[in-house]
Amino acid sequence: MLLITSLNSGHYASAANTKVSSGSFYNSESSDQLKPSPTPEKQHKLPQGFAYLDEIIPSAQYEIRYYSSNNFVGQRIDGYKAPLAIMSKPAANALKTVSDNLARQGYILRIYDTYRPQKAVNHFIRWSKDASDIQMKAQYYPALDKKNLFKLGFIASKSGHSRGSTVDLTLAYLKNGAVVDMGSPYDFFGPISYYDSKLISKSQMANRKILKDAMMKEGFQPYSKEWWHFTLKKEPYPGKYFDFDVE
Ligand SMILES: C[C@@H](N)C(=O)N[C@H](C)C(=O)O
Ligand SMILES: [Zn+2]
Repeated sequence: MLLITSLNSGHYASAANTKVSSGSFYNSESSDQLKPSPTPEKQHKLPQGFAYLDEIIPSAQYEIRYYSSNNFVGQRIDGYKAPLAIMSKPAANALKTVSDNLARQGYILRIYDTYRPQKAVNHFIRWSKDASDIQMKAQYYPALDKKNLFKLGFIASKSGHSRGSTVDLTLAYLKNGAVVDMGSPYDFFGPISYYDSKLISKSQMANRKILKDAMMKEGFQPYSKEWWHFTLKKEPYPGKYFDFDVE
């Protein structure tokens, strides 16, 4: 049996019966409750060219928001059958180098979303058209009308995430696992989340720069409207929008 060990943790992947290293998983059902959770079971039905990110970056924290109800919709999103992070192998490998480089500066990665099936994007589109559902407005888009979130650039109807080489992430401190202050929370839709926002402090700006510099060094393109969103420039599937489930 192949053994790949990790300093962090190790779990048996049921389908392959192979011990693989894996990251720290967190369940976030609300913004003030973050509970450690066991490594999710994997179906191992990934298309060729894709990988489970926790097996490549076991040091990262995985808090997959669209599997939980702690997201701007307020419920689990279609296509997220497990709280897993899946990426194209080139993107996952580039992100591993980012992670190794940041570890030398005292940081680990917290991953919120990676590959996103088109059916999940379709769920966002459906949700945006239902004006009566404003369950998560106060927390995620207090000053905006949800029907405008697509045209304002905060959500895409054809998303880089569905091409498999885009990631939403932040930094956490290696010493205690706490998230770094970026000036606005993940998926907070408003100008304060623009990378260059003047609404944040110097230290929050410096933190955004640490993340952006580390990502750009390994070939990721930042997104001016969301400090957390990056796409591998040399993505392997530039015109392809996948729809397989996260499982
Ligand atoms: C919804 C947010 N996390 C995000 O990823 N936005 C970009 C624009 C996208 O949907 O691709
Ligand atoms: Zn994103």
